Amino acid sequence: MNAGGGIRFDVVTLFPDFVRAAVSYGVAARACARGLLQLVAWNPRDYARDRHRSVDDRPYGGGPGMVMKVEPLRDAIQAARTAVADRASVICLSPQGRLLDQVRVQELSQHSRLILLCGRYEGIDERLIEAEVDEECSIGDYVLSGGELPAMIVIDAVARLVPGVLGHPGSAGQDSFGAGLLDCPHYTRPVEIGGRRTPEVLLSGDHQAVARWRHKQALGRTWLRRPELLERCMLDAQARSLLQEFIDEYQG
Ligand SMILES: CC(C)(C)c1cccc(C(=O)NCC2(NC(=O)c3cccc4nocc34)CCCCC2)c1
Repeated sequence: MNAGGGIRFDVVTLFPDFVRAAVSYGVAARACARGLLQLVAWNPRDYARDRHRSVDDRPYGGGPGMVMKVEPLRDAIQAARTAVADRASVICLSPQGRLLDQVRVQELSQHSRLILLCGRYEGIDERLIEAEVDEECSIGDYVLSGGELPAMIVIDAVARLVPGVLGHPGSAGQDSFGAGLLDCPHYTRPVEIGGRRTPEVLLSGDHQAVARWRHKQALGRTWLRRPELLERCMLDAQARSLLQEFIDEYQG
């Protein structure tokens, strides 16, 4: 975070309008309006020197597709670095990168600014990555058309952790017990629909019972659907006994 407590993202991308959508709606848009979040896009095509303003070229060694050239990307990154004096980490979104998780998102949210580099075509000339990139980050193992959607995911996840961005920090996955657990089921009006009724505990007005039920559901659903997440959170004695209660009921 910078002095103002906010965060600035400089995104190097061939599609600035695409990534700007990440901060044009909802919580992120409000954070921008309040100066807690800033996104500046830098298009390598604006730094392509040749007559055709080319940002890509054919791969050495042959093969299909094109490769992003060093110079336009290097000059776009340099322009981003110069725009705001302080040193910024350059993160390249890439399938070769370290898998993004909430722990990494929390680490990234400590920066006051981040430069995000998005690949297109078959990829970026390796010498640009060696010369300019501090780390590579992947959002997961599937084939994508570019690094822009991954960059937008990083922006959304990190922006939510900037103080003041979320109305009440407890919302959406950051619940008191939530660190690392899946969400409990949610219900709202009408109390019954399609023959399915809201669990009575949620109508009881007993806040302690509601909190206990939600924690138990979060533990149980994580155990059922994503047991590997459970290993990462250190369950205290109370959580372990709640989970055991869920398992006993589940196994009937
Ligand atoms: C993982 C897998 C399936 C084995 C794989 C293996 C080899 C290539 C790709 C792939 O998708 N290449 C295309 C490319 N993808 C990405 O940028 C990208 C993909 C996935 C998660 C990401 N997180 O950030 C960026 C990510 C966009 C165009 C420029 C070259 C990279 C995928």
